[in-house]
Amino acid sequence: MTFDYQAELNPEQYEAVSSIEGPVLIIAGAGSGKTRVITFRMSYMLDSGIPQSQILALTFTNKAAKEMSERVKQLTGKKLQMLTVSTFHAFGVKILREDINRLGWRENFSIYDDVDRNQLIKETGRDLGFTAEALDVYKIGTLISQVKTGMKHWGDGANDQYKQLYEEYQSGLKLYNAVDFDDLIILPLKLFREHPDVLAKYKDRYKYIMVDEFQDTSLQQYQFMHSLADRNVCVVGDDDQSIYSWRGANYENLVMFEKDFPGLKEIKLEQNYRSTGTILAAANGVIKNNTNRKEKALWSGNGSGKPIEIYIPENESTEADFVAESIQGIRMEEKRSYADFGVLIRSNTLSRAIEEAFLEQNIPYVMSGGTSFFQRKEIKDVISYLRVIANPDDDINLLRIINTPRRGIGRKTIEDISAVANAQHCSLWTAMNALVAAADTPISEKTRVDLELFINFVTEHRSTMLSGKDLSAKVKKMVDEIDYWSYLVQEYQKSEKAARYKFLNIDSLINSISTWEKDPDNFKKSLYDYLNRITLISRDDMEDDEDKGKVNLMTIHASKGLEFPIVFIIGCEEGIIPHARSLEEGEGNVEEERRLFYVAITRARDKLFISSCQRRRKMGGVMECTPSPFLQEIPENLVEYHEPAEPLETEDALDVLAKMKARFIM
Ligand SMILES: Nc1ncnc2c1ncn2[C@@H]1O[C@H](COP(=O)(O)OP(=O)(O)OP(=O)(O)O)[C@@H](O)[C@H]1O
Ligand SMILES: [Mg+2]
Repeated sequence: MTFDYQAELNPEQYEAVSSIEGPVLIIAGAGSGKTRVITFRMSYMLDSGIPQSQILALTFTNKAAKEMSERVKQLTGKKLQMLTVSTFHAFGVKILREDINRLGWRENFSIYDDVDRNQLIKETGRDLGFTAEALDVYKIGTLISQVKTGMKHWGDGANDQYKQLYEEYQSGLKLYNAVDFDDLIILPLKLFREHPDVLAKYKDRYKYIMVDEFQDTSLQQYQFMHSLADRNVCVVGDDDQSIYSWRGANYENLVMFEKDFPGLKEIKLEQNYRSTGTILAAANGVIKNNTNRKEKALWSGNGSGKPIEIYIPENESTEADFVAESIQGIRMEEKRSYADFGVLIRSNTLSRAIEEAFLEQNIPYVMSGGTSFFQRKEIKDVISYLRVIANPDDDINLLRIINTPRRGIGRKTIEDISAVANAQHCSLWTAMNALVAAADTPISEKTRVDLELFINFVTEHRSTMLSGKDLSAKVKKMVDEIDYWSYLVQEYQKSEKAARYKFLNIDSLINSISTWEKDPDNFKKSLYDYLNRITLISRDDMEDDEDKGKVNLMTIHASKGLEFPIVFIIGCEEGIIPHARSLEEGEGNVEEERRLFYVAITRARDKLFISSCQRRRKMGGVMECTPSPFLQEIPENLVEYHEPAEPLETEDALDVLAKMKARFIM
């Protein structure tokens, strides 16, 4: 043994860490050391001589996976190139790259993000003659995902008009050699079911499996894990933190686990090491209002700490100023780093005012879970080039770049290419090559030359980028070659500043590729590896080493599993949390919103601020707001009311204020 595990862990945690053989289930409250148990358990296994390659740990966000493997590295002091600590999705990609050919895709498949997926839905819908009104891509996207993951079925009426679209969408993906996010779990599962030899290979490889945040596994993820696992499987989770039921996560997985793994060892962790007694009591006060839960006795040995501060600001900019000023103040007073602060929001739209205040006051911050860097147009354009170079059959990305920047391939030509592709049931790339090569080609000589130039461009970059090193230099060369800068200048004639800003973004992209290449821990450096990585990163967060030393602004969903000494939960208004949609959908959904609020509270270690605006700008107008009913569930004795600069006006705010004052005085 390299160190004393028993000194670092309480007896229950130690029991979980040292029970390596046989199934283990840990359902315990926030901050009780579940994730710590998983990391120590990996270290313990390595110390006991289990090879890295036999261990698989799965979690939900890239950030969590990264933190976990860093932790194990610290504990063991070893290089961990063979240890698999991954998100479910990234692990799905790994399997598919190895074996997707068994399902009829080629291994250089593209992964479509939501933007690509919506584009494919739109195009498929148009081909099928849907009107613009019937083609609500968001709604259809959700439906497709629900059907794919088995949450909805055709034949139950309302949605059957989209059945054909769904089928065309599925065959479109295959035709373009692409998969969507749901496929990253569904296709590996299909592989396991239809190809026992493939399953046997992975079962043979991974002998010890762990899952963090088990409460948020979807049915498919559960089945995926279940098919891989024999007996040595350890899952940890907290039913009170289940926040993905809309995505099919299902806490009945806990019940299933108990049934599927008889003789399991169930371990309870009851001490919270993260938060002060006050914060924990507030969290408990809120969550106990949910009916459908396992009762827990969570206690904190950290002392009661500071009261929870509630603030009812005039509007979102007063709120943002308050957050920014408090951060500056506490940072100076308590000698904190910016990274000690977490600002949590229920939805992306709440970030704007905060970001503006941060920019104004020069507070460095990083936003995760929001509109990602990778969704920006200029970044998407460059990435689309890379995707086409990696997989020229990827029609969606090919269409995105074929005439951006303009190279004389107009609508008419694209229609001609599409006609051939449809007739021969092949990709646009194949069709394009056929058109250029055909003796009796229907396209003009000029078009033929333009297409040929494009084909040569892709082919040449394929030959250089798919092999060898220096991807960043090659990408830079490609960006120069397409003269993207001139394109930006033309597109943004009115604002050179905007054009420059976009070009700087491309620069940061190239820099980040270079950082990635230099990372000694990552020994896979092909274009495919890079594209895999960014597709997965852009889904939940975009973390890199430059983010250290910055305030963390993030959605509550993205904050799962993380902790910060000081936390602000902003926008705690009725309609935001609980979200308006959940109020329409009934009590079950309100309980899910309460769990979200519980997750938010339990991220804090030392100090928690909660704010609820009196008014908020929304859809062009100004709306009067009511504080979230969850605020009333926080026990009175834990709260301190923060005096606003402006007098309160709206009735509800006054009402709350009166109550808070009453509490404060008593
Ligand atoms: N035995 C212990 N001794 C000292 N610190 C501990 C111990 N157990 C846990 N901690 C600390 O408590 C904090 C919370 O632990 P951890 O993040 O593992 O909890 P968790 O149960 O995974 O929380 P969540 O439910 O939010 O995911 C961490 O800072 C961790 O290092
Ligand atoms: Mg955790």
